[in-house]
Amino acid sequence: MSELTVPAQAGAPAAESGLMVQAEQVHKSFGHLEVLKGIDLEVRSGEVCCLLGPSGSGKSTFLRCINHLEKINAGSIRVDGELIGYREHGGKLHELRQKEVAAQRRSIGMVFQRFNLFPHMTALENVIEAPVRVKREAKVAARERAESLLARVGLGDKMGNYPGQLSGGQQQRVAIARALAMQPKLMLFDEPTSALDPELVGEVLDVMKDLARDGMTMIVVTHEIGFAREVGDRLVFMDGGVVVEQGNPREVIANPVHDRTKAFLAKVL
Ligand SMILES: Nc1ncnc2c1ncn2[C@@H]1O[C@H](COP(=O)(O)OP(=O)(O)OP(=O)(O)O)[C@@H](O)[C@H]1O
Repeated sequence: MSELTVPAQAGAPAAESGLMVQAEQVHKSFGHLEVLKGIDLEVRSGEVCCLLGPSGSGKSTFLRCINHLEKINAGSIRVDGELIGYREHGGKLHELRQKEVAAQRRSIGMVFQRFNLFPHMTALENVIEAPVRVKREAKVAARERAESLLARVGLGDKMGNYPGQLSGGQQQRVAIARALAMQPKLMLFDEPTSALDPELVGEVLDVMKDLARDGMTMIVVTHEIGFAREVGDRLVFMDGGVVVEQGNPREVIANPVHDRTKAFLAKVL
């Protein structure tokens, strides 16, 4: 358990209210560059939240803060009720211990634009690696789950292939299976199809749709408006480090309220 003193303004424990992610006034700077300027965002369990916005608006940085890859400078983020670092503006930093960070990271799966697979391991070995190394799972059990996950993402016949012997779409599907092997309660996707040839995008989106149907909570940074419209429960439009507009994807896409959202959608639709 964390020994953090949780300030009252950090909000009620998310788990009690069915929230998987609860971000309040999140600020993040790199040197003098303030990238996140007070992000408020809530994602309920089982929801698919699509983050949309122009390049440089802070979408990836926000995802990386949720997964402890970046430390926030102010505000708070809770995942399933657990606090991920907290700092009042200019105040004392309440930091989690290394062990707590590691435990939280294990429950969050992340898929990157560039698949980040180990090139010297087969697809199967890539999926088995983390459960065995990080969770100290027995190899037999980890292998069994890896085989079933690779079958689930349509790669039952490619388990022995190395990443270099797979297409981009196949590599990304291995990366998704690898993240799922840790049995996460939250999946973060950072532009998972941006590095793919157009004809391979659909096969990765299909796997993500399947996960969504299964009730996985997902935050997806994407430029795939069709995916957001079809699969998303919530669309969050970010620009300049703030949430400009959010709501039901169908409604936001059909009737954006803010000029910045309108201008962005006019370019990508
Ligand atoms: N580690 C870092 N050090 C310094 N600046 C950074 C770092 N990471 C991101 N930035 C800057 O933060 C800003 C937001 O970047 P971020 O990648 O979060 O935006 P984004 O909305 O995801 O953009 P894109 O759609 O192009 O990926 C950019 O100006 C970027 O250059």
